[in-house]
Amino acid sequence: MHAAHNTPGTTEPIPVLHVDDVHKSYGRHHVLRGACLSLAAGHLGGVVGENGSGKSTLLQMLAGQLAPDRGVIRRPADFGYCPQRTVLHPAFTVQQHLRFFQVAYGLQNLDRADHLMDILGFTGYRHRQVSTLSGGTQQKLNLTLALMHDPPLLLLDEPYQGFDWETYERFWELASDLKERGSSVLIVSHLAFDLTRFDQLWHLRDGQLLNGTHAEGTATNREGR
Ligand SMILES: Nc1ncnc2c1ncn2[C@@H]1O[C@H](COP(=O)(O)OP(=O)(O)OP(=O)(O)O)[C@@H](O)[C@H]1O
Repeated sequence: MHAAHNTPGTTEPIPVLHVDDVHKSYGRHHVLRGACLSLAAGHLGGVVGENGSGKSTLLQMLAGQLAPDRGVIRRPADFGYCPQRTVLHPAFTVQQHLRFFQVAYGLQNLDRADHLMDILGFTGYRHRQVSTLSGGTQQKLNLTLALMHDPPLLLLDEPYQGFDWETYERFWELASDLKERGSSVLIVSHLAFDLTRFDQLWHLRDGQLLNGTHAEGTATNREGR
């Protein structure tokens, strides 16, 4: 369980994730132009935007994989990051991946990972090599590896891509469970439906994060792909 902290003398919770005036360019391509957001403890936040709007760039910066050109990013040292592309080794089994990450995270056991596998419905694949798994099952493992150390902040890039409907529903049950445990979750997606599930929502448009609840324009493609 993770506790929400308050600013001394106020009841305002300190945001778990704080982004202020972040800019990022690739050469002359100015992708982020002063992006700002604050995600509260125990909140489920969503960033939606069309293909190529800069969602993955933003998340890579939040995860510390990419440096912003300018601006401030504050987050806890301990967080989980589920990138859009899986970072799995095709020759190793599911169980071997869990063991590697258990050591890396310094976990006593795999109880939480087992629970997550159960919720996502892939315990039967424990001894299968990653190269033999479907894309959806690889994504379930990717997600489990990001969540198994129970961090206070989760950064998830298109976490439900490749999921069937039942798994998609289970994913949202899992997200509610994480909230109840006090974790904050930030999900980026180009899919602009189910927006009412989020406590906080931003639209990434023209390099800026706009507060909002409307999904107009998110299904189109900036790059003509
Ligand atoms: N390493 C890079 N070098 C140059 N340009 C890049 C690089 N990474 C991303 N871009 C460009 O930056 C823009 C934002 O890309 P990004 O992947 O962050 O968008 P996205 O919103 O996550 O897209 P999608 O929904 O398709 O995953 C795109 O125009 C992309 O082509």
